[in-house]
Amino acid sequence: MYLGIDCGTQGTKALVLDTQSGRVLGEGSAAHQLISGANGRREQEASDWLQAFELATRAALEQAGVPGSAILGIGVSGQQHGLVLLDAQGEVLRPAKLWCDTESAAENQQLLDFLGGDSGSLERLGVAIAPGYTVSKLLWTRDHHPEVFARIAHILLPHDYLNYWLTGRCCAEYGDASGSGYFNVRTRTWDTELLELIDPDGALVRALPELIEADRCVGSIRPEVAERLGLNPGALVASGGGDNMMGAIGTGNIAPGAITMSLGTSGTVYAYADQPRVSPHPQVATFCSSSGGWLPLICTMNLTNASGAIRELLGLDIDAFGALVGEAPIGAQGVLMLPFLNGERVPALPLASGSLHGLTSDNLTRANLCRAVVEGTTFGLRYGLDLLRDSGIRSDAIRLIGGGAKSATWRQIVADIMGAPVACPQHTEAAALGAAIQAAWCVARERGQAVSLQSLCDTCVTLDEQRGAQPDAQRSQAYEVVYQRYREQVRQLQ
Ligand SMILES: Nc1ncnc2c1ncn2[C@@H]1O[C@H](COP(=O)(O)OP(=O)(O)O)[C@@H](O)[C@H]1O
Ligand SMILES: O=C(CO)[C@@H](O)[C@H](O)COP(=O)(O)O
Repeated sequence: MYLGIDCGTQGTKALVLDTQSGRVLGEGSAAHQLISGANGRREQEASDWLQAFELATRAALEQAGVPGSAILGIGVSGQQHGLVLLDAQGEVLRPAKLWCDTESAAENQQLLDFLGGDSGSLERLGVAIAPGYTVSKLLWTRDHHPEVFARIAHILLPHDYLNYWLTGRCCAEYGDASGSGYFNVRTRTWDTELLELIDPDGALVRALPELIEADRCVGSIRPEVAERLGLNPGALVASGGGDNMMGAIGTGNIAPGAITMSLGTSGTVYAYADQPRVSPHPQVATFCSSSGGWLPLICTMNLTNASGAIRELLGLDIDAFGALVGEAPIGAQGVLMLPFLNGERVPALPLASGSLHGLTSDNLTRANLCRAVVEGTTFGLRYGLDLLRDSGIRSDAIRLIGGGAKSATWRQIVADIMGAPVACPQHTEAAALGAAIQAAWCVARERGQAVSLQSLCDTCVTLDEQRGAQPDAQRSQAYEVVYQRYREQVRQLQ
């Protein structure tokens, strides 16, 4: 049995996977608190993740009805780009700034100017650094919290930190590291010179974790943590990875051919590539995968956070919200929402705010507002998919995951707006599943057993025929008109 953990933005999800049968035996989850402040601050206490890790793990074990002693390996998936700073004693120095924090947008621009803009950044790193990537958070810490900056001994990403807590070892793997903004995706090495620009004394470079391959284990679980979580003290901890990298594994997207789309707090679309073919579009991030290759990806910063905001505003539960989305017609009778509540990465509008267009006294209804937020967020994903298609991603087979994929109405809207068939894996918590699968792969490697990641995915990733959606030509055509209206509004903001 293997334990997969996904430390997402809104919460931690855990699952217990039996890799012999490919069945998920139990799942658990626990919510995180978000610290929001002026200027786009979005932070979380790392201790909150540990608490959620424990609650979600215990719930998953209980549902699975298996003892923690049966867990042979643990894989950890984490929200990308967050910055966790530790002092020399391994204590967390301040709350982690998250991927959706835009407080360091000015620092990102300073770094981008140094790199020679998007094209210079693409040439040097293979990605165009965006607000939210880790690197600008370091510059921000230097300029706003020099006392914290002076004590930095370890720079970790969220999943690296959880691996450190589990094992006592600081290390990183290529997938998550490639989203830091101080990593070269072509050579798969840290860009230490960029860090020396921020800190000429070299302390940041010394604080970098060692890089390990995706199929390696970080180490064994520490006895005190095994006891706290009720797990096998002999369990090994896998390299893990960023949540999108783990979502790729959990949807079997480990060879060219498929597209994964995630409807989480963020919206992401990505496809595996066996070469780092860097797209000329700066909004396409050619990250590394956590399976040995690359993962060209687009990310929108406003997805279920935006649908959740409208839902809460109207005082609706998830089912009532879904029913209202289904009640309104395509195009929400003219109501168009640009859902950029938190600035936006794709389309690249870091300073944008959200807006509603086309309101009249006839169409201002709860159903139209619900429909407009789902359509508006999905148009952002279509905008990103167009960029990926334009970068040479040819596949049309979409595997849909994340919280929003639980909604049948949203699945159909995705199929119609993308003009592509949508398949849902049995487990929409694909990042946690991918983490458990990767754990089985790493443990097998550690023991010298010849088990391929592909064979594990073949056994453990199954599609749910009942939850697929086919595009309908007429509906797709109707959406195309609304999508062009969305693009026009975006153009006006650029
Ligand atoms: N049936 C549904 N319809 C729409 N949204 C849903 C549904 N089920 C869950 N969600 C939304 O999914 C979100 C959580 O998605 P998840 O992928 O777990 O996010 P993250 O990994 O970023 O924490 C929540 O905001 C929740 O409101
Ligand atoms: O920033 C990105 C990808 O570049 C986000 O996708 C984060 O990785 C957060 O993921 P979720 O919490 O939405 O799953």
